[in-house]
Amino acid sequence: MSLESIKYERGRLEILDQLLLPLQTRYVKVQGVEDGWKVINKMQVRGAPAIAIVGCLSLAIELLKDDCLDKKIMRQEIEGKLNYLVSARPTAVNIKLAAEELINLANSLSADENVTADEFRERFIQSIEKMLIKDIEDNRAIGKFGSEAILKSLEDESHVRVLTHCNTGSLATAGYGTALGVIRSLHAAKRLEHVYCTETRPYNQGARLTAYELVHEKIPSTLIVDSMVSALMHTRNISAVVVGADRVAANGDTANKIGTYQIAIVAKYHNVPFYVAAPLTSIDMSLKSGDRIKIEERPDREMTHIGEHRIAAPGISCWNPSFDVTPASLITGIITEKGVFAPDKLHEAVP
Ligand SMILES: CSC[C@H]1O[C@H](OP(=O)(O)O)[C@H](O)[C@@H]1O
Repeated sequence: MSLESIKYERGRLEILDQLLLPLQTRYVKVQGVEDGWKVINKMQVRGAPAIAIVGCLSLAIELLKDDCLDKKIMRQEIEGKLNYLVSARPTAVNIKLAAEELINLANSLSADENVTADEFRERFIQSIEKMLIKDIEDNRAIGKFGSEAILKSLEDESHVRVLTHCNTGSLATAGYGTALGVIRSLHAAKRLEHVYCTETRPYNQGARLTAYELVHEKIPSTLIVDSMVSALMHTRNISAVVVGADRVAANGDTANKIGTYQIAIVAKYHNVPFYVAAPLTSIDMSLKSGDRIKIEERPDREMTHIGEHRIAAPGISCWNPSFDVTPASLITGIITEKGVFAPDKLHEAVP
């Protein structure tokens, strides 16, 4: 059983093929940006932070093999390859923000006459490698702030019952996770009574990935079908919901896995606090609200088949948006590595 979604050392990158989990553990070599684009687009690796990290590491792998000595050509090629990687999946913002930062770095290294081509390459690759460490640090901070916020809002409860959706753990990040990081922190503090995870049709990130992580760490948990959320809140006294994010707009509207929006509506009806856990790299302050977030639509086959087995009638048309947008009005707080913010206070979090 492996929870290491990304294996990296200088010159070597492998990703855990999440399409095969939980039954098979197989790592796929990523030898450049073409491979990086493919493993992201096919969802062999997925999760907003992991997409950004794997995409950028695939560029680092390619750059290491490049012996170009012309910094202007290097800069131009870097920009083109980063824009190509961003196109692999449109909704998560992390890779777009990482690409913008790296293009700015390439521009300044290229313009600095005191920097040689080799120094340019080395500093650029180091900058990408730091993403791995920073992501895990951010996730542990998210876990701390999120668990404190949930426990604080429920002072009369010694142990909490939490619902989560999709997969936001070590398989969606460089490690520890965002929403699942909050759940790990609650468990580590011995304050988690139980976590419920939705199966998250049609890719089944919950049944195949979150359940895999929870079982691996012996965290008390139960898998539910997506359509059970209302019945669960009606009968199981859920303390809080905590989910991840692919793109949070400046007003707090949040794009996340399809099904998140209806969970937020049910939580509102049952007065259950609804939290979004996301690093600042998931926040897009350039978008005023969520209605401008591009929602990726995935192939029909992800709905009509489970593996090779067809489960839907041949000929039926399908609509398969991979995400939906939860309005800020349904969100209690956004848990970041800088602390927990009300949706209308996000500007205080983003530098
Ligand atoms: C910390 S992962 C954030 C986010 O990414 C997942 O989407 P996908 O599995 O399609 O990449 C899901 O929306 C998670 O909440």
